[in-house]
Amino acid sequence: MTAQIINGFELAKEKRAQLAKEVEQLKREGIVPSLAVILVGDHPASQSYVKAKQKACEEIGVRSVLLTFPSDISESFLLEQIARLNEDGSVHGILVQLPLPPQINELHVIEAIAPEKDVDGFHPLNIGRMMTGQQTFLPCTPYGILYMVQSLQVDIAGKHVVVVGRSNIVGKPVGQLFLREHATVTYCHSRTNDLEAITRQADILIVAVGKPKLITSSYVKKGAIVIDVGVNRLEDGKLCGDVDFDDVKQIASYITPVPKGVGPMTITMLLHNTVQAAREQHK
Ligand SMILES: Nc1nc2c(c(=O)[nH]1)N[C@@H](CN(C=O)c1ccc(C(=O)N[C@@H](CCC(=O)O)C(=O)O)cc1)CN2
Repeated sequence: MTAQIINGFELAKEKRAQLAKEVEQLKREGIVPSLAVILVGDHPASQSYVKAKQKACEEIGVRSVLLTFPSDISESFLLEQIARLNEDGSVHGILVQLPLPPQINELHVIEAIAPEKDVDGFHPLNIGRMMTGQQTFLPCTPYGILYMVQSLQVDIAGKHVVVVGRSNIVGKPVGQLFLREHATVTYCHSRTNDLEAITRQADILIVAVGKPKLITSSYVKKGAIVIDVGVNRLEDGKLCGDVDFDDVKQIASYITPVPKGVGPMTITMLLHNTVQAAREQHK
C-alpha cells in the first residue's frame, strides 16, 4: 500500500481562486479587505512567512500593510501600535507574527488585538467561541488541517484523532476542531508514556512537535490518515516534517508532504479569515 498524497499546494490554489472572486464582489460593494501584519525582529523564517502572506494577499486582491519593528522594542510600544490599528477603520485584520522576542509577553499582545480583527483566531475570546461551537475566526493551521481532511470526503465522526503536540497555536486547537466534528480526540506530548502505543490507535494522526522524522511506520496504524505539521530545516538546508514521509507513506492511506502540505493551507485560511473580517465589519 502506498498512501495518496494530500496536496496542500493544489487545495490552497483552488480555495484562493474562490476567495479572489469573493474579494472582487466585496470591491464592487466598495469594500477593500485589508490586513495589517506586524513583524518584530529579523528572524529569517518569520520574515519568509510574512513575505508569503503578503504575496498571497496581493494575489487575491487583499490590501496588506506591513509594519516592521526592531527586536528591542518594548511591549508597551507594540501594544500602542496594535491599539492604533484597532481604531483604524480601513484595517479589517491584524496579525502579529510569532514568535516574539523574550521581553514581549505574547499573551498580552494577542489580548490587545480587537477580537473582531483577530484573523489568526488566537484571542482568548475567539478560542472560547471555537470551543463552544460558535461562529468565529478559527486558528489558521488547525482550520487548514480540518479543511484538508474534509476534502477527502471521509466521515470524521467517531474517528480516533490522535494529536501529537500541545502548542496553543496548533496542537490544542486542532484537537478541539476535530472534537467539534464528533471525533474522539487524544492528545499526546513530550511526557506521554509509550507514545507509539497511542499513535498506533489513530485513524487520523496529526503531528505538530518540531522533531524531524519522529514518526516512523511503527507509530502508524495501517490505513491511517497522517497530517504532518512540522517544518524542520535540516543541516543540509532541506526541509523535513515530523513524519518520516518515505517510511510512513508505505502504511498510511493519505499523507501530507512537507513542504506543500499544511503550510500553504495556513496562509490560505488567513486569507479566508481576512475576507470574513472585512465582510463582518461592513454588515
Ligand atoms: N501570527 C502567527 N504566527 C505564526 C503562525 C501563525 O499561524 N500565525 N504559524 C507559524 C508560521 N507560519 C505562519 O505564520 C507558517 C509556517 C509555514 C508555512 C509554509 O507555507 N511552509 C512551507 C514551507 C516554507 C519554507 O520553505 O520554509 C510548506 O510547508 O510548504 C506558512 C506559514 C508560526 N508563527
